[in-house]
This record gives sequence, structure tokens and C-alpha cells, in this order.
Amino acid sequence: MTTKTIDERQAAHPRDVRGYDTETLRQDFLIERIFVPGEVALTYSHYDRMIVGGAMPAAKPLTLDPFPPTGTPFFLARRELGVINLGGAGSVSVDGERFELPSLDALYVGLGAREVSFASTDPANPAKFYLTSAPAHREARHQLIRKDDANTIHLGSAETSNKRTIRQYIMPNSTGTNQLVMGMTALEPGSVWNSMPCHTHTRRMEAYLYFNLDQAHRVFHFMGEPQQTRHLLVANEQAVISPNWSIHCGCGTSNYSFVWAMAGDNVEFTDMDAAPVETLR
Ligand SMILES: O=C(O)C(=O)C[C@H](O)C(=O)CO
Ligand SMILES: [Zn+2]
Repeated sequence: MTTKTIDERQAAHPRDVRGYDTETLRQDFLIERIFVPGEVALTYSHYDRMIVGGAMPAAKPLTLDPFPPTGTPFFLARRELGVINLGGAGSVSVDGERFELPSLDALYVGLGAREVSFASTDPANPAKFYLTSAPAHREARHQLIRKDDANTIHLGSAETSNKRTIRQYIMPNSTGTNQLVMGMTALEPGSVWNSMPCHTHTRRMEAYLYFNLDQAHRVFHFMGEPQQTRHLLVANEQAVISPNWSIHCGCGTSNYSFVWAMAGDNVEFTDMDAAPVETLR
């Protein structure tokens, strides 16, 4: 068994969150350890039952074991999985089919896959597989999505410090996804604001995993209701659970990248409720 439950996170009412202090906010919404050498480390969130975690294999492959919070005989019995490799080259095997995953390529694994394992090509430069999983009801074929094949969108400008490139990997028009929508955003040097102007989307929760951030730097991740904003100080390779009712955007002390993933009632990336800057408090 290589899967280790790190945590289970209950959902909170936004009215209660208004009164949270820094530590309580961090306990509920920040995941500090995603990549644990030699482990599959998972956090189960009750927001849309999204599972967020990492697999960081060393010399031996790691398996995605049955996960007690799901109460199912195997992990993907009633779920789908998104994988993006943020480390050195690696491979993912799904029921005997092997998918090579160089850095920044992605894999969608459909409902029903029984045996999933993760391997690093070179244990000295281990793969870091970032994992997100949502409940699913319909089978879909497993699919590799190369970084260069992801739908790419250029947004923002240097003048507003938010020049960035969005890559949409797991999307309803490119995979058989049920709920999961997943991609990556990279900020240009000198740009520090992500997802600004910001938004909510009460139809879907979202999770962020920040990476490519130097150890001496941090991202101020903004959350909360649009008129009750709060923030989390986030370090490299830490993740944030963003509730359906919360804004989600960030400002770094340098540029950085992040993986976003969503699950909920729809899979429309553009279905957002804008929260204009001048209305935020
Ligand atoms: O930089 C951005 O803008 C984003 O990456 C937006 C997020 O993906 C998002 O919040 C999608 O709902
Ligand atoms: Zn969003």
C-alpha cells in the first residue's frame, strides 16, 4: 500500500469563515504537503468531493490504492482522475497500458480503471505527479494531453502585472470528462497577479496548486466572499481549496505558475461571476 491519507477537509459555511483566524483558514483551505517522496499523498475535500494530491515515486513505482473516504473497492470505481507531471520525466500505467509523461504533460484517466501506478524515469530527478479526482458516472477513455496540444490562451498585460498563458488540458471538448476540468496558468516574469479581475462560480469548486515559485518567495492567495476577502500565504508546491462561494486569485512576490482544477455542476470554463475590482472589500 502506498497511498497515505493526509487529510479530510469538511466544507464550511461562508458566514462562519468570516470569523476565522489565520490558522483556522490555513487548516481548512491550505494543503501544505502535496509531494511527499515515496508516497501517494491525498487530501479529500467535501467541496464537490474533489481529491487533491501528489505521487512522487523514487526507485519503486507507487500505486493508487483504494482510498477509505470514498468507500469503494478501488480508487476509480466511481471517479475520474487528472494527472499533470510537474517534476522529471515519468510514466503512468493504467490497467497495463503505459503512458510516458514528460514534464508538464497531462493524463486523463476515466472511470473504472482498476490499477493505476506511477513511476519516475530517473529517481535522482523524480517525477511529481499532481493529481485531482472528482466523482464520475460515465466511462471515458484514458487520454494523454501534451502541453503543446492543450488549448492555449494568452491573457493580461505587463501594464496590469498579469500577463499570463493559460493551458486548458482536460476540457469537455477535448476529453470525455464527466466533471473534471483542469489546466495550468504560467505568469510571465514581471507579472504577479493571477485570475485578476477575479470571479466566483457557485456551480463549481476549484483547487489551485502553485509551483515554479522560488523558496524565498510566496503567493498571497485571495479568497472569501467578494465583500469579505481574506488571504492565505502560500509557498511553492502548496495547494489551496477554493470553495464555490469564494473568489480565487493571487499576487506573488515573483512570477510563478499554478495548476487549476474544477468540479461541480457544469464543465463550462467561461461560466464565471465577475467580481469587479472596485466592488471588492
Ligand atoms: O489566470 C487565470 O485567469 C486563471 O487561471 C483562471 C482560473 O483558471 C480560474 O479561476 C478558472 O475558473
Ligand atoms: Zn475560477
